[in-house]
Amino acid sequence: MSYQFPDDSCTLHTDAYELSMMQTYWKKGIGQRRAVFEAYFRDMPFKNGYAVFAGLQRVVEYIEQLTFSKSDIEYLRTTNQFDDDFLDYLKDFKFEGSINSAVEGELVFNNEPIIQVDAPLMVGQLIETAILNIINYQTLIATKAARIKSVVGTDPVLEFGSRRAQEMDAAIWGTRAAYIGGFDATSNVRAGKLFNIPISGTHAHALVQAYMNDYDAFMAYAETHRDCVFLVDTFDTLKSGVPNAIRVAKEMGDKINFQGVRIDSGDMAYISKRVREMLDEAGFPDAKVYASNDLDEKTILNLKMQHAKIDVWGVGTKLITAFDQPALGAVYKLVSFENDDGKMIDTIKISSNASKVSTPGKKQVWRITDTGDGKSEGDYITLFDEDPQAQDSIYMFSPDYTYINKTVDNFEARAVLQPIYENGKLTYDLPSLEDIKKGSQARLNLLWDEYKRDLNPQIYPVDLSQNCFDNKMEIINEVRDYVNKLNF
Ligand SMILES: Nc1ncnc2c1ncn2[C@@H]1O[C@H](COP(=O)(O)OP(=O)(O)OP(=O)(O)O)[C@@H](O)[C@H]1O
Ligand SMILES: O=P(O)(O)OC[C@H]1O[C@H](OP(=O)(O)OP(=O)(O)O)[C@H](O)[C@@H]1O
Ligand SMILES: O=C(O)c1cccnc1
Repeated sequence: MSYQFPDDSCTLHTDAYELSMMQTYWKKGIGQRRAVFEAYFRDMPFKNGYAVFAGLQRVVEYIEQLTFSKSDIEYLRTTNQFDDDFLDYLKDFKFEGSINSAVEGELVFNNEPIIQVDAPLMVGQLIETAILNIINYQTLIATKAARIKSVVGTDPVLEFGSRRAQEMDAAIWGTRAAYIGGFDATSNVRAGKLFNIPISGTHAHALVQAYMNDYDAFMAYAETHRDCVFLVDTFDTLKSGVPNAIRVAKEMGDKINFQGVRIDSGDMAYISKRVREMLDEAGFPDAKVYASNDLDEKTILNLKMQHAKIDVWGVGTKLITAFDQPALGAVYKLVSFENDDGKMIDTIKISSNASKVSTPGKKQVWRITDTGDGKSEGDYITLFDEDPQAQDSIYMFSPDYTYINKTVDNFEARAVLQPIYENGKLTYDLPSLEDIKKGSQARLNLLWDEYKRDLNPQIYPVDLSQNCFDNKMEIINEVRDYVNKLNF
């Protein structure tokens, strides 16, 4: 409802506590100190072997508009939670600092930084909510889409989810994420316009209901369109829908481009086989069978196992809502902060659950590829100034199970976190969506199949360098000493 506030911005798209902390930092004089925050998720979404990163374009769009408008500040004043001097400061606020990030379409894994903000404390704090909001959703949908694409193989798969998405933004950005993850087209016309995603679609039951019979409906559609896919299940797929689709296709001949029929209910394995036979017998071997109805990777795989004769898959609800796992759960943690003397001190968040203990320090993620077979050996997390490329071999070990280790000799190390903003300036050229999609596919080709299967994949190694591991242990011990000395 930005019409209520013509100068509305997304800067207040943040949790109130971020602004409350900002005020504290500003008033206590630590707001301009350098702070490094990193975002990561703890568990692989859908128990998949990899996740497909998406959301960076929207993060950039958000950062580019990051100023407090007049109405933003006036609103904050009405809350009575902020002092006038702080609100005056916000009038001149702008993004300062640097952001390194995985690029869209990159494969990312749990417990490794996927976005890193190195900025004044106040700035890094303010943008937490929006960054997590964007990447949590888009990465989840891109990953779900990749799972679905992995079972459809080379068959076209269409995104049909807008009507069931969690509101309009989710439909638009979810569609884009699905395209990155491997979908071929969308039914959402605005997503087509905004992102140049191919649009595609058939027609709904309403058309047939309006005519109250399949023949008249298909004929009306055929007379007003060239490319025709008829929805054949409104009354009776095999007795009425398909025979009438064939009749119209024959009667209209070259006047239309009869592309096929869509089925949307019933036993899709059985029905698709009968539909295929009917189309073939009628002389339409190239007509395709489209299918939709609550599909996801499990149902599609099962239908393929049953040798269903389905050529094109329409997937909505279960993709766009990430039905079986509605949240990625990425978090954003302070990993390093400038002390009174201007020195960076690495910070930690301790938990009794070992997997929830954050890894201190500004880090880089390296994708280690074997130069022999060209396949990814795993990811290697180092402190930011380490350079594994300068080493002859690297010792990789699991931080949780240190007895799982290996030494890699012939390798290439590619930095996963790329510079996006440097000292407040956008330095990254946002690639085209087509390039993002192709890049994602190319990266998937470097992954062993064992990490790509959709059920119980092998766990991809995400290891810490010795320096990074030792730094973490040292800081855990320091915190333990500090807590033990407390006398409450
Ligand atoms: N052969 C099949 N094997 C496995 N799953 C199937 C098969 N055929 C259809 N399905 C799936 O089973 C579910 C059946 O849905 P549902 O019980 O709503 O039946 P329906 O035919 O869609 O009914 P309605 O007429 O109300 O739409 C859908 O998710 C569909 O994708
Ligand atoms: O099942 P999904 O994966 O979410 O795919 C989208 C669904 O949306 C449409 O149904 P809907 O009942 O909304 O409209 P209709 O009147 O055309 O059947 C379509 O026929 C699909 O069943
Ligand atoms: O074009 C279609 O067939 C379509 C579009 C949206 C939802 N369900 C189906």
